Amino acid sequence: MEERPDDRPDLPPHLRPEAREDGRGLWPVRIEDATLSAGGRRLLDGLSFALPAGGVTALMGPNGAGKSLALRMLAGLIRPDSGAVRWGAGETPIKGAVALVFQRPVLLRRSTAGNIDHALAIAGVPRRERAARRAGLLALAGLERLADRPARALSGGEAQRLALARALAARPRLLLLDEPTASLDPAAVAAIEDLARRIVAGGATVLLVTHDAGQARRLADRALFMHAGRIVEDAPAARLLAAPRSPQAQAYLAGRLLV
Ligand SMILES: Nc1ncnc2c1ncn2[C@@H]1O[C@H](COP(=O)(O)OP(=O)(O)OP(=O)(O)O)[C@@H](O)[C@H]1O
Repeated sequence: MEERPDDRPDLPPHLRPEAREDGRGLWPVRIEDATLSAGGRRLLDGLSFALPAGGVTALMGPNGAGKSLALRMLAGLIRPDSGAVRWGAGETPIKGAVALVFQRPVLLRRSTAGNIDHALAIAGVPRRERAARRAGLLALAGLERLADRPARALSGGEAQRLALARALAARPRLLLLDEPTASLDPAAVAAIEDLARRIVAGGATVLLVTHDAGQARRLADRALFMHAGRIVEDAPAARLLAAPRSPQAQAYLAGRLLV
């Protein structure tokens, strides 16, 4: 049985998103009419959407639609060829305010706790605060008993919980999740979803890339459907999933191949 993260409904205050007052807010985070090409191919083609603070937005669409590229832009890792990415009034993300979790977590060759310590150090958490923060993150992710285990010996679900705990080290306000449960069994998926709910209840905003319509239905308030480098539908998640209006989302959700 997968160990479930502890089920207190809320995050302890020292793990909640940190409001960094640097004179410019973060919201809305948005991509405006972005294009991106590589190798003579147009990968993003007029991509625009905005994220206000709060809740879970699901970003769905077929393989190659450009979902991961959109997340990398929102994390500030890549820039569009034309168009813009903005974080509030800023043209770069505020340090620590945005975190990205990949489908396959890249863990350091250290213990579970060592991975969290490393993330806390990178996030600039003062040494005297690290032990309490580490303990809080291990408890949140249900990894206390695995604190000393080499991270590379964790199961897929445990590793992904560690990746989430690590992403929370800087107390981000926007968490970008790229297919975080794609290769996990149902118990591990449930544990990650519980964790995501608690993170959102603690005040963070989540953008979740998923191919799993059930997961989008369970977690998201809003859904964006992406195809060929742009958004073709943006609607309340329950509506988009039950009665998609764009032909692309209709085909995808009906299980037809979209090329
Ligand atoms: N660095 C790159 N150079 C060239 N092409 C790239 C690069 N990165 C991504 N692509 C291409 O851009 C397109 C969009 O990729 P992206 O990973 O964003 O898709 P996705 O919607 O996340 O798909 P999936 O559901 O398969 O993860 C794909 O066709 C991909 O091959």
